[in-house]
Amino acid sequence: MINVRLEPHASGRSQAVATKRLAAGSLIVSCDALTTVLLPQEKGQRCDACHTRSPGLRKCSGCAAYFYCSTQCQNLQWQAHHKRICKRFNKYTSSIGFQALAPHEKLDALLLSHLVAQLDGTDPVNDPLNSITSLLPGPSNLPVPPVAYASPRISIAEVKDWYAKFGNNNFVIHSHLTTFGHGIFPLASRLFNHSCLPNAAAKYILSPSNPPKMEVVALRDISPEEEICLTYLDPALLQTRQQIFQLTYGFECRCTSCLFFEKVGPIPNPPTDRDGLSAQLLQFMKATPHDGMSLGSAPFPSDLLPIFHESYIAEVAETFRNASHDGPYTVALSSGKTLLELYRLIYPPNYPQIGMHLLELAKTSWNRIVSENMDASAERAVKAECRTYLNEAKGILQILGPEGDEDGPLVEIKTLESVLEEP
Ligand SMILES: C[S@@+](CC[C@H](N)C(=O)[O-])C[C@H]1O[C@@H](n2cnc3c(N)ncnc32)[C@H](O)[C@@H]1O
Repeated sequence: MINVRLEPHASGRSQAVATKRLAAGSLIVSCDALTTVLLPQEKGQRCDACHTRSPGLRKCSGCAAYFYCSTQCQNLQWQAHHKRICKRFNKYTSSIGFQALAPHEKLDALLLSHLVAQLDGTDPVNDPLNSITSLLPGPSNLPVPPVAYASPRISIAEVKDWYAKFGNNNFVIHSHLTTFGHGIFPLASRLFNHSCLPNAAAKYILSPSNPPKMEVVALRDISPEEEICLTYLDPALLQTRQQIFQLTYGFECRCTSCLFFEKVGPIPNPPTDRDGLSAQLLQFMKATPHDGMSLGSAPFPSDLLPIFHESYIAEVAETFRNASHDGPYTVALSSGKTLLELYRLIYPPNYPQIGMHLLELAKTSWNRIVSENMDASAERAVKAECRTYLNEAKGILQILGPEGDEDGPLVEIKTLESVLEEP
């Protein structure tokens, strides 16, 4: 690890600090998966070993429940854990104990089954910075779910200890920010604390015949000795996030965003005049542009505080989602602009969610051009707006770079750029 060093942390054991200046977009560290699991809806769509999407996956002939894109992937997973699970798998998943679990518990139970089968006969602490045993346990003491595999070499206490790490350390694995699986990446867990204003983000690298990898990338320039943080959940969960940190991770977030919300107190309910509130937000951001980092550095108008109500953010996002594909485009673009300013206020600069939303705004502008009858000057204006969104989206999304599946936002940006150039 040439880019980070562990230092003691006041309340969270340790923290990763940069050993040198890291420019925005640079790779901080690359982390191997200890084990992963696909979401149920991705089964049969993605290879169970490398997680690439492939149309011609072959079923495991033993259990018919695992799918592979190549013999190499099948061998990889067979050696890792499947040889110990295959024969018992269907009996296990149809057992009352497994069936009684909630969907997220089933996923944990499968991940734990992979882990137990994988670690049987190995030294779970072979690398002190990259092992399940080195991770901090979460605050909750949940009963261990049934697992597909047991071994006389692994004690119940060990399995309990590994499971206690799950809530605190598991990552969602995504492609272009859409989750398709869960995984344990011990090195990333060991290194990175949470901030609601993270200076780094995790992305996933998929390649046929290789287990997925996590890459942690700098979202902005990071100074030497600065702590490097990821975000453990969507920071837009403004009213609930502190509770989730306490219950799931056992800490209180003291980032500048959380301190700002602690200072302002309970967020007032949004008024019935949502359009008026939105207009006020756009006016405020035009006059005094803010981002998540600058929130709290100057007084914030109290009559604007309802914009931070989760119900208002959800409502604006839904209005945009419902209208962005098929219209009405004026509704889509006005709710989309409000959502953009909300994201700018909540997230740190270059946060991928902002880039993805800017791309959605550019696509919505394009949909408007092709489906509405407008005169040449109106079309020029909408095209200019579309280009502005697209350029900003590109600037942000290039920092994270490509992740997951081969298609994706950077490819979509290229396509939209070329159609915009057509006369
Ligand atoms: C995935 S681990 C992060 C690495 C951890 N600091 C370590 O030493 O292994 C998650 C745990 O780190 C601590 N932590 C993470 N972010 C924190 C924060 N912002 N403030 C205090 N503790 C934090 C909490 O104990 C949390 O349960």
